[in-house]
Amino acid sequence: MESHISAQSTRANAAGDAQLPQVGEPRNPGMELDLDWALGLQANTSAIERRCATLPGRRSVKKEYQAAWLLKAITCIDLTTLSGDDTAGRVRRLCAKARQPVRADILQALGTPDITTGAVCVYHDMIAPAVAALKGTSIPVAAVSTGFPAGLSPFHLRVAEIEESVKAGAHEIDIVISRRHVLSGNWQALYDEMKAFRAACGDAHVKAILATGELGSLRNVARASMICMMAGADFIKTSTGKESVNATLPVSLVMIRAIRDYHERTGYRVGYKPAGGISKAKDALVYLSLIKEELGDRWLQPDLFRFGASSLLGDIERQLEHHVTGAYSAGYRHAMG
Ligand SMILES: O=C[C@H](O)COP(=O)(O)O
Repeated sequence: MESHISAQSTRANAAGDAQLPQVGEPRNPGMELDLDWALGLQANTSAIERRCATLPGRRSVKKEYQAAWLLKAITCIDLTTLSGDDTAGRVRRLCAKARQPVRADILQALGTPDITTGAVCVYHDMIAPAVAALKGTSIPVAAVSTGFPAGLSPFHLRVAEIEESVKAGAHEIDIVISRRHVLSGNWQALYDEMKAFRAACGDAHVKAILATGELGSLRNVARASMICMMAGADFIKTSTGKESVNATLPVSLVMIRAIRDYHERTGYRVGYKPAGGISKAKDALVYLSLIKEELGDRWLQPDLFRFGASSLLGDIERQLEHHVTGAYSAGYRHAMG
């Protein structure tokens, strides 16, 4: 079994100075491909949809409880910019936001002056400015990789891209899987690919983006989740944000339950990252309550849960400002980059 590498030691090694809180969670080492287990997974779509339909309608937490949950959500955001027109300047502004996600006086009033986002997530060419802008903090830099978002470039180039991004200082690598392996039932190829990506990451943690909106069925989502975990994924992530359907609650329930099964059978906790289209504070609260109910409080820490989001922070900031001052500010005052 692989030695227990904490999130802190991994990121500190890669960054030189990133120091995350010690959590002591052993890293998922993966296991042999167990096709009987993966192919035995089913997804009862109507039961899943019924369960999910009850979630947003419930009475939400209010007042200081809501503020506390929203602060928790901030610590779990991979604050993201993934645009063709990204510049070092935009990334520096985003990193400033990651370091101080909410106005200082609001954070003071809430008693959390030092809160930061969970990470900053960028394309490869933006790693260097992000690492420089986050120097001296414990905020990791995540890089999307392997021909993101389609993942259709030559395999050796996808592996090389990971290695380049780790060399450039990325602490976390968000890879995209080959959807065609899932759609054609080539599970061995999916496992081998994921295993190679994990090996290329070295000490950097790897998030496996399934692009669930392109996998055809919830059963495929369950199987792909399990196979990526068997191949050593540290996190499984729903989407690139570029598919026509990105994070949804039904897909989340399926992936979360695969994570639960994997933990029950292997003892390893794999993280979860819903991504794409999550832009409202109230939606973030629904996701957090789903995680709490299905996986428990341990998974509500940033080493096991992240939101992949480019605009969620702005809405959370507005809600927190309202909580403290009683007034809503205009959305344009919460630009991200
Ligand atoms: O991984 C993160 C996603 O690309 C962000 O998607 P979003 O811009 O819809 O929040």
